[in-house]
Amino acid sequence: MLHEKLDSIYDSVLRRNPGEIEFHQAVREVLESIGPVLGKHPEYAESKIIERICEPERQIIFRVPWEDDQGEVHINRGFRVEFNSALGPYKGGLRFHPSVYLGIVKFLGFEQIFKNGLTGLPIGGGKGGSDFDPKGRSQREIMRFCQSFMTELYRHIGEYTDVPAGDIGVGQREVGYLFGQYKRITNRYESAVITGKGLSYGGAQVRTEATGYGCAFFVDEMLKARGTSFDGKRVVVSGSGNVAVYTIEKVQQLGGTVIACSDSSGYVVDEKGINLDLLKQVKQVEHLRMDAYAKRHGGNVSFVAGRSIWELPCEVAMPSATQNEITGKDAEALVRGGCIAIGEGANMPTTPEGIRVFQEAGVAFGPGKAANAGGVATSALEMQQNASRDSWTFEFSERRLQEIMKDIHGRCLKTADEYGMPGNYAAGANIDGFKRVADAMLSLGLI
Ligand SMILES: NC(=O)C1=CN([C@@H]2O[C@H](COP(=O)(O)OP(=O)(O)OC[C@H]3O[C@@H](n4cnc5c(N)ncnc54)[C@H](O)[C@@H]3O)[C@@H](O)[C@H]2O)C=CC1
Ligand SMILES: O=C(O)CCC(=O)C(=O)O
Repeated sequence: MLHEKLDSIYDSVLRRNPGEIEFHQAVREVLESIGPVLGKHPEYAESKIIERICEPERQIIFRVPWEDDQGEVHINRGFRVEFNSALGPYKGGLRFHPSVYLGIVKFLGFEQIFKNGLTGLPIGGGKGGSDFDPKGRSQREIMRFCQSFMTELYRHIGEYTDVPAGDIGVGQREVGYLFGQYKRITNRYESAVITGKGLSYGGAQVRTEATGYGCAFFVDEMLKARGTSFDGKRVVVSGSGNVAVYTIEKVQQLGGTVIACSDSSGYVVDEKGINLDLLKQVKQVEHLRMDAYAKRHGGNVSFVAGRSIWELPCEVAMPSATQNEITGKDAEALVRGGCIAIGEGANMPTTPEGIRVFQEAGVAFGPGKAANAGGVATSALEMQQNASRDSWTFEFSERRLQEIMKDIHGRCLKTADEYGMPGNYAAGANIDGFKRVADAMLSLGLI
């Protein structure tokens, strides 16, 4: 009966959101976990909480016209999906990437609801972005694009309404341009309207590092729960953007050896451990492709194009690039290569087949909703600091982050146990995040 109900909700999501395959995948993953909750809490089904959670509160789609350096006009599409505000103002990043369409923004926004619930902080779920491709664009073109994007977005956001941040293609530079335009249009220095800001204009210590550091802390907890640690472990991290770089940094500090990382052109293998200074120079300063790391290194480092980084044997894998980057076959290769733990720094980087392979093999699987929640949690801390006109030290902020990740880890395990799925972090994260939102929605009446 329960399964029939969930199947019928899923069928309705498919019908109402045709072609949005990433959104369908994200919904299915959550629905598959929450059956046991409905058994214990019939009030959720009676009030149609799940049907309501699957329907965004508001979806905004807008035109973003801008001019390139040659004076040619371009038109992109902007999105903001304000998914659920039961726990607090909508909160979630903006992604600028040519693949962005409504289905991607909705999958990200949907995941964000439960992730934000899991942090225990007062933030609802939302996400946005544009199909704008920042690759190869000049600084001034990126500034003009951000200004045009905010010229529409500003009317939908606010400290108490909706608080964007970064994601793929949106880092501190873009957040600066977006905040600058918001301030100019509204004539308000409303610091907490966006997070991920630079330290000189309301940003918070550790926000830049938070997603990667948090993911490393989460995996550290999973390893400890199995009686081991990062010490001496071979680790593979995909990507080389914000999340990947700070994952590598913290894993190295915790004693692991990150032997490979990647971008969309290929991966580098550096058996002695990725040289972080060189990686930051190549990726963050000069914005070069991954082969530049191998060319500059001078040591025994190889660059491999057109192959999956997951073919490399390792004990810990931390996908930190994009969705669906670990297929069922990749997962089988990782298990064969001796992988014992996965920490998802990216959002939904493992396909459903991949998750099944990991779980059947007894690999500790830390889902993105839990493992990468340190980024948004530290954004909520940035909002706290903005509200109190305060700024905390790096050490204090990092300690808060570590406590939050430890707490999320503990709650995932406890909830999974409580619902008869011991060690299943994915089920624990989905159920705990869902219950927090569902309980708030019940209390707030028919919203
Ligand atoms: N920035 C944040 O605070 C948070 C980000 N995330 C997720 O982490 C992931 C990475 O985001 P950021 O590091 O912020 O973005 P970013 O734009 O800084 O970096 C993205 C990285 O992924 C690589 N990449 C993209 N497509 C790839 C492919 N097909 N194969 C290999 N590499 C590929 C890019 O080359 C780049 O290195 C995304 O899934 C994002 O949603 C999750 C939580 C918070
Ligand atoms: O810091 C934020 O508000 C957004 C983080 C984010 O987009 C994510 O958790 O995927």
